[in-house]
Amino acid sequence: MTPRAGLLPRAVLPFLGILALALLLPFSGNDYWALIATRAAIYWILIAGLNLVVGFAGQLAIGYVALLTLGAYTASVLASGTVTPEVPAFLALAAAAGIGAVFGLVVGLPALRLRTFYFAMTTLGFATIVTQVALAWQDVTGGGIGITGPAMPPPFDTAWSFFYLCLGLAAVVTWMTGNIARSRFGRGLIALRDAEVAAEASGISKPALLVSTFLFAGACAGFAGGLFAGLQTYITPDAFTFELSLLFFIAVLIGGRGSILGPMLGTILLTLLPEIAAPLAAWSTFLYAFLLLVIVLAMPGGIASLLDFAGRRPLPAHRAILPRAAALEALLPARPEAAPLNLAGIELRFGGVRAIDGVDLEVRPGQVHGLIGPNGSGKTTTLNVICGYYEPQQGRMALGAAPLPAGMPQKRAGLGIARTFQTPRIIGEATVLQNVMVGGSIQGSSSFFATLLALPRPRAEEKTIEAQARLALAAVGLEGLAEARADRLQHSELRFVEIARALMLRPAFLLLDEPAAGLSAEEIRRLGALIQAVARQGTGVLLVEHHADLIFDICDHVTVLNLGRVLASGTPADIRSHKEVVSAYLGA
Ligand SMILES: Nc1ncnc2c1ncn2[C@@H]1O[C@H](COP(=O)(O)OP(=O)(O)OP(=O)(O)O)[C@@H](O)[C@H]1O
Repeated sequence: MTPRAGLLPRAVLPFLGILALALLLPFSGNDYWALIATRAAIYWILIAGLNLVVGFAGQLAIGYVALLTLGAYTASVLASGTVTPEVPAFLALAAAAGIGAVFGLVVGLPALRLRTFYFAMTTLGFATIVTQVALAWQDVTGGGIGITGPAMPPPFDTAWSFFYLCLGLAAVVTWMTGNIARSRFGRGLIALRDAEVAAEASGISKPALLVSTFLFAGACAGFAGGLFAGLQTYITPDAFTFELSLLFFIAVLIGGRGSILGPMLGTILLTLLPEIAAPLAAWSTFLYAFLLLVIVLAMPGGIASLLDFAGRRPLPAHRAILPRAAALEALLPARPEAAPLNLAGIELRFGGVRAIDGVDLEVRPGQVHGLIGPNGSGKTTTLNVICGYYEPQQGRMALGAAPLPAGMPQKRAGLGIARTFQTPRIIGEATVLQNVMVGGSIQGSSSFFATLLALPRPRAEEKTIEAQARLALAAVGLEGLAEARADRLQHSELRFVEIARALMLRPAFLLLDEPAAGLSAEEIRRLGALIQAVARQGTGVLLVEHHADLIFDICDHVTVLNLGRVLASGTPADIRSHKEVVSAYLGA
């Protein structure tokens, strides 16, 4: 399943089907089902938020039961009136969501620094602390004896009416996460998960995006906690087990990353399984572990990939990349003469290795500037310095008269500097169109909150970004593959997808790192024409390449690096006849 789930009415049908089945449940006449179905709806409210953290952002948040616990105790304590004056149940639920959001952020913040397992351990540690506090803080929580959950006011005070309430709230949360999933925020999250440097180069700010996501997921979890306490009617710390936390986490994994329908089905499955097969209830931890193993080994894409019929459709066998100049001109309106990009005396050492040793370079708008040299001569490092990934120890960079500060790669997109990578950095599980739309992230200015609610502005922004992405795909000659999963494309096609993504910035400067590597002769010819067409629109192109023919055919200026130093700089004709260049790089 690709993250575009929910975009088409067809993708909404399964959700409507599940909703219709759920609405019919009361006709079963079995009140026990009210309990199970309500539990599933409450779990889903938590898991829908967690899905953005785990399934979209790829953060291993295992201990989300902590936020359920916090929400449950907040709502119960406020509604019971033992510590404060008695608070109405719905207000208590809102407070639970607020506490959930705050602690969702607190427990999420380490993810900005810690990687994978260390972050997972932090969330688990937090879960243990919360349970211990609930046990020890007897005056407020009732300790091991517990506390009554919030009683729902009429008409939500019967089992089935409470179920309808939870179902309605679950539907709202599903809609909200769907809005995020198919927005620049959802694409940003999966880009951070699968192609972090490309996300940064597209101007996506990891801290800002993760903070919003943690706040939302925490609010969902806290709110679910309040409802959970209402369902249990009485809560003790024993109700919030590690097993429950595992259920939440595994429901997302079983469901499949970057999907909403999959984790929803995973939640229903994991809630129902122990009930349907009662003897299994005692084995639930074993069952979860077993399911996890099956997923990891047999179907890493989860339920969503099983249901992704469109993603398995064969792609046309004989297809060609045919860039279209007209689409490029529509995407990149010719820009008036802009300022050049200057590097002066740049030095960068990695320990004892002088990767760049006093490099001067000027990339002019509207020109193709080739950067060539033997392996290890410092070409990619130079690109990385321009893009802010490395901070040079010496030297100055400037965009016209304005200094270009070192570092801060996510700010480069805003300055009109776009790039591609030596190895394409692509989100394999997303469609080609989604990948290209990642490049348009900074064009959207509406907030996470406005996007959650699908307000008109974010919807209009999405339409614009999509239209431009289709134009960018037409410009590079891949519009026919817009809906294909990116991991099904050939290597050469991925190179053009990266260029389309970079063009989404309508860049003043486009830095290409070996774009011709792995391309056929015909594809290299088309690539050359495309690069020249981009430059004609006023963009300055810095082209790192080993294909000498391409460099000499299309460049206006060439700089040759050797051992981190500029060996020669001039027109292609100057370079071809430069003795040292010929002996150090080009060969006789
Ligand atoms: N992160 C790093 N840590 C240590 N050394 C590095 C790092 N990145 C690059 N280098 C070293 O810096 C030098 C320049 O590397 P760079 O990748 O810029 O060369 P290049 O000209 O792009 O080579 P190629 O054509 O093989 O891509 C090499 O000696 C490389 O080993």
